[in-house]
Amino acid sequence: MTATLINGKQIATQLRSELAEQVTELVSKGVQPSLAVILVGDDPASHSYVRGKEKACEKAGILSIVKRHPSSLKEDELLAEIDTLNEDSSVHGILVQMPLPDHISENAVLERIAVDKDVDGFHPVNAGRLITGKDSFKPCTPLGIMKMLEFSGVEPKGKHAVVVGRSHLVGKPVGQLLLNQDATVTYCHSKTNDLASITRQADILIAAVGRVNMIGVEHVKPGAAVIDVGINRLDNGKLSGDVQFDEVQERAGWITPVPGGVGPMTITMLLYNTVAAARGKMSNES
Ligand SMILES: Nc1nc(=O)c2c([nH]1)NC[C@@H]1CN(c3ccc(C(=O)N[C@@H](CCC(=O)O)C(=O)O)cc3)C=[N+]21
Repeated sequence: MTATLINGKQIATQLRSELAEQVTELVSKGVQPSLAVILVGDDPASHSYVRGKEKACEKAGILSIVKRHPSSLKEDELLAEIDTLNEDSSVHGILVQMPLPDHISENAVLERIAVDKDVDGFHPVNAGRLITGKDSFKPCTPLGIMKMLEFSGVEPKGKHAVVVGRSHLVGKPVGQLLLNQDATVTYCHSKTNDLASITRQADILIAAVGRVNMIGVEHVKPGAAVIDVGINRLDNGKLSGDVQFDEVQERAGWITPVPGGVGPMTITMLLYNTVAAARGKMSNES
């Protein structure tokens, strides 16, 4: 068996053109959707991701304002900038690119962003609202994964979803979104005993570890949907996921590539959340 490829780039292109239409409509009503991105330091990967976000905004007609700062920026200066953006009614979404330099507390920064401008969905109030089933901004990578499953016709209801990785930004929230859609969810992590015996039970397997080739064919049930969230930069400059793609695609039912899978969907859901914020909402449905 060879898996069906879930082409994130293609799904992203389709969703982005729908979002561009919504932006045009908002602009005609006098609302110019806008996203402020704050980038601290000179990590090349972060600069490259932020350029990707900038370009995607531009293409969709969303105004993006990028504030770049040296890594010497002080925490209180960053917090003051967030305060200014919080108060600026022309700014609908605020994103502070992670990771931040060690002298700045990521939690303090995330908690400072206005809950209704938190298009990353990282604010603890949005995380709490997600868990308690209230309207909230949902983190972009988890939301992008759910859209990929939806586009591929993989219904979570009643399925066993296994999430490998328990980060606040991806693993935990994607498990919550799957649970909200009636999947049975198991979380695995670095301390899990006999990982393969658990992942082999997964109808939907989410690999969000950040380790190259972590998930091999021995971890996969025949016919499973395998979603690779890993973005690992190899020494040769190429990007690699957490999944051994060539081997696993022979056994899986569906599989996402890296690059061209979850990454483009993450950026698309950032645009989605920004458009929702511009409409004064936390999601774009209805
Ligand atoms: N506040 C915050 N929000 C984030 O959403 C956030 C962040 N910080 N810090 C870093 C991670 C990483 N991330 C990616 C988004 C898109 C691609 C992406 O589009 N990747 C392309 C390839 C890009 C390339 O080749 O470099 C792909 O997978 O096809 C990758 C990584 C968002 N992040």
